[in-house]
Amino acid sequence: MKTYKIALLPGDGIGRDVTAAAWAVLEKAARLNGFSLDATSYPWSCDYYLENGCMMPADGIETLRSFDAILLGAVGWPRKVPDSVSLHGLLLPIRKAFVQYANIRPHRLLPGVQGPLRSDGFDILCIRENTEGEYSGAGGRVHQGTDSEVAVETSIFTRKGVERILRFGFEQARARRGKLASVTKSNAQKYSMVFWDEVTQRLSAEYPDVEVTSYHIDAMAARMVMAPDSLDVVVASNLFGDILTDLGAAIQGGLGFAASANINPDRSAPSMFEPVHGSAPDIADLGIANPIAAIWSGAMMLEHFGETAAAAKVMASIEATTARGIGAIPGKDKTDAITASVLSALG
Ligand SMILES: NC(=O)c1ccc[n+]([C@@H]2O[C@H](COP(=O)([O-])OP(=O)(O)OC[C@H]3O[C@@H](n4cnc5c(N)ncnc54)[C@H](O)[C@@H]3O)[C@@H](O)[C@H]2O)c1
Ligand SMILES: O=C(O)[C@H](O)[C@@H](O)C(=O)O
Ligand SMILES: [K+]
Ligand SMILES: [Mn+2]
Repeated sequence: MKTYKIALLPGDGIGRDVTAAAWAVLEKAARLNGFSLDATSYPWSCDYYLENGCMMPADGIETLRSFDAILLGAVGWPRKVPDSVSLHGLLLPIRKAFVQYANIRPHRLLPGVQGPLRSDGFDILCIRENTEGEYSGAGGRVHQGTDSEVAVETSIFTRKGVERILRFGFEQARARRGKLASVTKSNAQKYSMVFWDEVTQRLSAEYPDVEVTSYHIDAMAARMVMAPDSLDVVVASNLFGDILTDLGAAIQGGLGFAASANINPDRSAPSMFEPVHGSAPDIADLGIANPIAAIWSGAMMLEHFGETAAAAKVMASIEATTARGIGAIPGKDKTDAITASVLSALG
């Protein structure tokens, strides 16, 4: 029987609940579809940091490299560990080391879910650059704590990095409804974003079947609210994509519905699957986190493995659940009740 080796990183807060929920669903889907999933769980988190002084061991990346995929919950516990430490100590090194340059985040309304907008006919695929840009970590501070303090943080856009994410966006658009929206702020940022726009223009010649439009990030934010049905694939830099995908989550009914896949398209290292949301300290331990985003992310993992029947069955079970009103209204149902419904819909 085909077995996939998965590294589980539940992380902090509700990351633990939603990863457990996703794992229960994925294991059952695998069993019903004739393959198996073999999990190894790692406790890397803010608790781990408080005990060990690091978010993961020095050989953490090498440990993860041997897996077929990583399933992550969420990382961060700002009351005890600065968010900049937890993010740069675990999540960002994984995305960068494993060249997971395409962060895929789908935004559409599940059946029975009432979003905040009048329009419910949208189906947007956000593609977020995931290894460089505003998240490059290049910068520093001098004269700290004095009146002369200076803080510099430099975005880094490489030709290789910009080309490959745009090509990925064009390919996704080609496989969907043929429309690509490229998001920049090239009126204000006259080097990196003008460069991004130029690469977009140049590549568009290779994809004559794709209709590409460049938008400024501020206009795109408004468009996602006012005319989300006008969008198909949206491609953006690391920070812009981060912000737009919480907006995407909002229009699809909340962060509990927004799934994501950190993909290494060349498959030279494992890809990582996680919900868009964080550890949600405000609701941690209440048992009310919506596990649907994490379960959907797990379906994206099965899809990545080529287990399309199992992936489709997991999505159908999520949809059957929300269509019955379970998990459809944020905060109404417990995590366990939503998970139980998805499990029973699997058959
Ligand atoms: N990829 C990640 O692991 C990731 C993503 C975002 C934030 N974070 C970290 O998580 C911590 C909290 O960040 P934040 O509060 O800005 O964002 P958050 O996504 O954790 O929470 C934002 C809001 O959405 C709600 N929410 C989130 N997920 C939900 C779910 N599944 N069901 C129901 N409600 C849900 C929360 O209760 C909160 O009100 C920080 O440490 C941050 O750095 C990590
Ligand atoms: O990438 C980030 O900024 C955080 O991990 C989180 O906000 C996310 O969207 O993944
Ligand atoms: K997450
Ligand atoms: Mn985010």
